[in-house]
Amino acid sequence: MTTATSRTGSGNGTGTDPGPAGEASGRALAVREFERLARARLDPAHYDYFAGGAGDEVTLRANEAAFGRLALLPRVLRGAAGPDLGVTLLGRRAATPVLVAPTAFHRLAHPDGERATARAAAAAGTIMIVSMAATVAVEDVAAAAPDAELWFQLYAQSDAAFTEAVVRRAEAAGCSALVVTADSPARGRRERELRRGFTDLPDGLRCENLRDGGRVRPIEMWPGLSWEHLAFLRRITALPIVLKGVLHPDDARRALGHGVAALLVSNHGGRQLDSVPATIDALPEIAAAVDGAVPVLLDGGIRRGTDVLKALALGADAVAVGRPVIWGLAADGERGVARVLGLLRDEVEQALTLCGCASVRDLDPGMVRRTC
Ligand SMILES: Cc1cc2nc3c(=O)[nH]c(=O)nc-3n(C[C@H](O)[C@H](O)[C@H](O)COP(=O)(O)O)c2cc1C
Ligand SMILES: O=C(O)C(=O)c1ccccc1
Repeated sequence: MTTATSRTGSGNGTGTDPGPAGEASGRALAVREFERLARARLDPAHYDYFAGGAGDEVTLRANEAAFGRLALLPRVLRGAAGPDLGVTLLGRRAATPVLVAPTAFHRLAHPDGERATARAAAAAGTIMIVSMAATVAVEDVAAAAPDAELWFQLYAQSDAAFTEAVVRRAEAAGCSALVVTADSPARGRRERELRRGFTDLPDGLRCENLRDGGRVRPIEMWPGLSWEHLAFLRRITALPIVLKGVLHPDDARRALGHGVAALLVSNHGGRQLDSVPATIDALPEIAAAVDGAVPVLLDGGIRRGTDVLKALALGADAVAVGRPVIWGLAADGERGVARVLGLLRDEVEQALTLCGCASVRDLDPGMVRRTC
């Protein structure tokens, strides 16, 4: 297995001395610059774990490339005052339409791990979806950021009693929604991980939400997961359920019949089945199928404020970012995540203003054109 992260900067991870990477992160003008800063600081095996996708990485590339094929058609002379970026999701107000997607192993990126991410999300007024594969226990994430709005991402396990115990922990920690990942009946085949021999966490790091008495269970990506288990989850918890990883409009319709509170259009950042469409290309059909019945969220390839506008215009109520948060965290801990979320917020505000929109509700599909 790989060793601890090699840090080329002098940042000490405690948040006092930014060091060279910290200074550079303060100067970074765009989310993509954080990927370079992160790469310079991370063990190459860990960088490849975070960055990589399944198979030939066709879908990984498509997620970003598809945004580049869409153009925004701004409206003029609408006299719109400074835009309101807020969104209401499942009864909760978020200050921006950019949420933190669930990603595993934040302590591989920075010693403060998910604690730092949660504090930055709280400071940005947005929602953090805590991964079931977090390296800080959900209770400790909540305690580190008491103001954070947390949702909990669940990989339902074949052991129903254990699954229920994990749900109870998320509830008790104050999470306000359960995000059930549906795109992972098996783990995607990620060749960068295989090439690097990245098979396990380094000593000292664990999936803290999988502790069960004295041991830590391995996480299962379980092919048996079915609509019946969704019904089971609805029976055992009053938390609203967000179904993550829906790409087919028939599944979106079926999910509505199962009482889901929201859908998250996702291809797992291109890490599961390669060759599935870019999420922004799958969105319009899903939005049409859902037809406003529940909020629709999207993740995958969001790197700019204009990407956020395109997704909102094509029917998403909010979006989430996965890797950008990891890059911010690896570059400069809590401050780096705050900077990434702040850059995206400012870009969304600027783009809304330039599109003549007073709020995210002013966006519609007529403001997006396919260019090729
Ligand atoms: C390193 C990494 C770990 C991830 N871990 C999880 C996870 O534990 N649970 C989950 O539902 N999705 C997980 N995802 C998928 C993300 O929630 C999200 O769908 C994806 O990262 C969005 O694409 P983006 O990275 O281009 O923003 C992970 C993604 C990455 C890159
Ligand atoms: O790496 C991932 O994409 C992921 O979802 C995951 C799931 C379980 C454990 C670790 C990572």
